[in-house]
Formats: sequence, C-alpha cells, structure tokens
Amino acid sequence: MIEIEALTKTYGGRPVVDGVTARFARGTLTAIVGSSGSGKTTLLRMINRLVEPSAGRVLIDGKDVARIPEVSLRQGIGYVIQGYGLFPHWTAARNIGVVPTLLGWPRSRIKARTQELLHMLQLDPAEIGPRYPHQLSGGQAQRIGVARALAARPEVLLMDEPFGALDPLIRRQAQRDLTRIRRQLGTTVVLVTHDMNEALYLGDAIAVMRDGRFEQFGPPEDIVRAPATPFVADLVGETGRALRLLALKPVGTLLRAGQAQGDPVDAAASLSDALAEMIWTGRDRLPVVDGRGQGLGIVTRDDILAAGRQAPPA
Ligand SMILES: Nc1ncnc2c1ncn2[C@@H]1O[C@H](COP(=O)(O)OP(=O)(O)OP(=O)(O)O)[C@@H](O)[C@H]1O
Repeated sequence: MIEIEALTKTYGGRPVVDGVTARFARGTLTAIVGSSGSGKTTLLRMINRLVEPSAGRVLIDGKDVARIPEVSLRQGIGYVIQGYGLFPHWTAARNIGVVPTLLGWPRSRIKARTQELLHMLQLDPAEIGPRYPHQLSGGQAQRIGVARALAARPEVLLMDEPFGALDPLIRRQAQRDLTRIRRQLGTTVVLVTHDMNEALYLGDAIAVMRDGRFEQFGPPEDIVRAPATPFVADLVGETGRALRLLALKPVGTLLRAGQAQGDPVDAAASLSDALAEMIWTGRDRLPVVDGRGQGLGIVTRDDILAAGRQAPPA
C-alpha cells in the first residue's frame, strides 16, 4: 500500500502539490487525471524521490520512502515515462537489464529475466532483444520501457503518460496489456494521464487533480455517477454518462437465470458491449458464458437500461 500524508511541493513559494493525503491500496491501479500543470508528475515523482517533498511524506507498506536506500528504492519501484527514456546506444535487451545490472545480478539471471519479460510482453527475444531503440516501432519501444520498469520485480510501478505517444489502436492494445500484466503480477500501479477515458478504463481508483490538490478521489463509478465539482463533471463529459457507467460494469453483475438464443456474451464483457451486441443483432436478451464458455444464464436489455438510468441526467 502507498500512503501519502500531507504531501506538498513548493517552487518559488508556490505550492504545485498542496497537502495531498491519500492511500493507494496494494495491487490496485490508481489513475491520476487532471489538466496540464495541475501537479500530477510532481506528485508521482515524490513517490520515487525523483522530487524531494517540501513537506509531508510517502509511505510504502508502512516504510517512509525518505529512509529507503536508493538501491532498494530502484528495485522496489518501476518507472515508465512518455517517450520511454530508452538509452539509444543500447540494445532493447540491455535496456531491459539496466536495473538488474545496477543491482549486481549475475549475467545469466539478467538474461533469463530479459527473455521472460520479452515473452510476457509478446515480443520475440531473438528478433527484438538485439535491436536498438531506433529500430523499434512506437508500440515495441513502449513495451520495452514497461519491461525495463518491471525487470527487478518491483512491488510498485509508476507510469507517467505511458501511452501518450501511441496511436489509438496501439494505445488500446497497450492498455489491455497493462491490465493483463497487472493481474498476473499483482503490482500496485500509479498512472498519470490527462485522458479521463484512459483513467476510467484502467483505474480501480481515480484521483482528479487540480491546482495541486485532489478534487475527487474514488472508484470510477463514483466519479461518473456523482462528480464532486463542476470541474470533475466537465472532465467526465456532459453527454454519454449513462453509457460510460455501462462501460464500467461487467455483464456478470446483471446475470439472471434463463435461456436466450444466438451468440453468447462473456460475463467479463462490459454492459455497454452487451447492449451494442443487442442493438446490432436485434435481440433483447443474450446468453452469458464464463471464460471457458460454460453457460451461466442470461442478461436482458431491460436490466441494462435500468442500470444505465442510475446515472443522473447530465
Ligand atoms: N523543477 C521545477 N521548478 C519550478 N517549477 C516547476 C518544476 N517542476 C514543475 N514545476 C511547475 O509545477 C507545476 C506542476 O507541474 P507538473 O509537471 O507536476 O504538472 P502536470 O500536472 O504533470 O502537468 P503535465 O500534464 O503538463 O505534465 C507547473 O506549473 C510546473 O511549471
């Protein structure tokens, strides 16, 4: 767990992070979203001490990061930035191994870990490992950046606009990869983005930051259903709130007993996807299956519409 206590950073007498207190639960992804200059990057960098706080502190699993030696901090916290910050004269494999090398791991262990990470990120070690950054596509370079951050098996991963430079299709794929890897590894992630859609898609919790403070901090559903201030409402968007809410909830939450015709929908799919399928195929109920294709019941259009109506009108 990451605990932030009255965390403050002042530049030239002006607070850019202003007394923020919050807890990010272990194994969750917290998305910090807000406009440019609101203090997101500064807050993130105080977690790994790239920026020293002017006041307040950060605890990771109860330990004050100000007292954690730099080597342990590097091992315990991965960091991914927009543009990936790969060393241009090093191969992808050597870039991935940089922290283990600093930590003095034996060569054979670094090589094995590099291969494992390349496989996990669906890159061929023989093909991609020896390439230099300029020989990689944007999506590949982004994955190498993530592999490098994960190399020393950190408990915490900090990501600053990690998908900012990717085109929309690759970006969605990278977001899916992150969700998959996170489930696999149980890493606690804090991700900075200016894109509310990305925050809603990825976050277990969302912190909306403005002028150095958290204007609202809570689960995505609360942010969409009950924006605390006009600023949050503005970020969420005036229109389409019901559909956003449906995009956050899986089909499994509205499961009923019964029979339905036609192609089934996965219980993990979103209610908005199920509704789209109903509209497209002209059905008012769909069979629901689990990840292995076992029938679980049905989901009905009326139930989905009722769930969407829980969003207050914009
Ligand atoms: N080293 C520094 N010295 C002086 N001012 C700084 C420094 N670093 C950041 N700032 C200022 O602090 C404010 C917050 O910056 P920060 O980078 O944390 O915002 P951000 O929300 O991440 O913005 P963006 O989305 O544009 O990256 C800005 O006004 C910025 O100019």
